[in-house]
Formats: sequence, C-alpha cells, structure tokens
Amino acid sequence: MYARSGLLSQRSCSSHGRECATPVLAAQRRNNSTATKIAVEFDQSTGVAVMRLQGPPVNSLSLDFLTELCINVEKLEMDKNCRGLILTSSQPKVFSAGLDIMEIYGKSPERCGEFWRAVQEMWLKLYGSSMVTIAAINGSSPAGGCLMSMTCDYRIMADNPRYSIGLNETQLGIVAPFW
Ligand SMILES: CC/C=C\CC(=O)SCCNC(=O)CCNC(=O)[C@H](O)C(C)(C)COP(=O)(O)OP(=O)(O)OC[C@H]1O[C@@H](n2cnc3c(N)ncnc32)[C@H](O)[C@@H]1OP(=O)(O)O
Repeated sequence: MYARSGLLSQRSCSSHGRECATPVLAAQRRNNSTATKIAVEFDQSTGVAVMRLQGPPVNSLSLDFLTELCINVEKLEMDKNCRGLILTSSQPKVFSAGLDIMEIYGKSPERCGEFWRAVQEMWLKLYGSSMVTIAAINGSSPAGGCLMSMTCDYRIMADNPRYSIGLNETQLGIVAPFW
C-alpha cells in the first residue's frame, strides 16, 4: 500500500502461532497471508521513499510479494516528486531469502511461467527506474535477494559476518529460464 506520507501499512503475522502439520503446509499458509508485505514511507521534503520489505519470516519473493513490490515501485515512479528509493527490510537478520521456493515446488508450468514473469518484472522495474535506487541490505540476501539488490543503483550492506549475500541458486538446481 502506498500513499504520499506516513508509514502506510502495518503488518501482522498471520501464520505464526498457528499449529502447522508440515513445513510445506506452514509455508503455504504463510504464502496465502493477505497481510501487506511492503510498507512505503515517502518523505515529501527530501523526495526520498523508503520501502520496507515485511514478509515474515524471511521476505521470500512470492508471486504476491513481487506483485505488491512492483505496484509500489510503479506508483512511486509516477510520482514526479519522488526522486529516490531506499529498499530495506523490516525482518530481523534477513534482507530477502530470494525466490519463494514454494512458488516453484510442484506447480504447473503455467503457474511457474507466471511466477518467473513476475520475477523478471521486478528486476526490470528496479533496474529501469528513473529514481535513484539504493538497497540498504540489513541482513542476509541470497539468490533472488542478491538479484534484487543488484538491480538497484547502489548497495550498502550491514557489516556483520553472519550476513551472507550471493548467487547460490545453482546449488539448489535452480536455473533462471530464458526471459
Ligand atoms: C535468477 C534466479 C534467482 C534466484 C533464485 C532463488 O532465489 S532460489 C532461492 C534461494 N534462496 C535460498 O537459498 C535461501 C535459503 N534460506 C536461507 O539461507 C535462510 O533461510 C536465511 C535467508 C539466511 C535466513 O536464515 P534464518 O536462520 O534466519 O531462517 P530459517 O532458515 O530458519 O528460515 C525461516 C523460515 O523461512 C523459510 N525459508 C527460507 N528461505 C526460503 C525461501 N527462499 N523460500 C521459501 N521459504 C524459505 C524456511 O524454510 C523456514 O521455514 P519454517 O517453516 O519456519 O521452517
């Protein structure tokens, strides 16, 4: 959700605290959460917006997450007063865990296609943005998280040896499809 000023959305974790039978079920329930995953704070006086990723537990990039992110970038892009965008995380210790594995696990080719298009749209939107984009990487940022930060103009990462970043997806047997 995006508006011109103020912290626009507060999230609540819908899945934590519930009994979940299996990790897959837990992840699916998390993924179906309708809570807002992106919060945008726009400071009119500086022309800089801060976009906080708040998809618990690790800001994995689901279709919903990517769609919401793209809509918010698009809205800021259309606001001529917005010149800069800082992308950061509200989750402790993690910037983004990369693509949500559950989006490509056991899904139909059509659904996978839709998902990969959303991935592509995300990085094209950030890479092609006319705003100055900065990733403030305040936690680990593997694979798709690294990709997302690489498409920003600048990256600043918290100096903590526990935080890792890099393109590890081939170790999982994931190869990006042809665009
Ligand atoms: C062009 C192609 C580009 C990209 C391809 C990809 O992005 S593939 C995805 C690659 N991602 C990874 O390999 C990340 C794996 N995750 C981690 O390394 C750690 O989870 C992380 C991010 C360092 C956080 O560690 P932490 O100890 O804080 O959390 P934990 O590992 O216990 O994870 C908490 C729950 O989140 C689930 N989870 C983690 N990553 C993902 C993911 N990518 N997709 C979906 N779910 C993810 C994890 O299973 C835990 O779930 P739970 O039900 O609580 O057990």
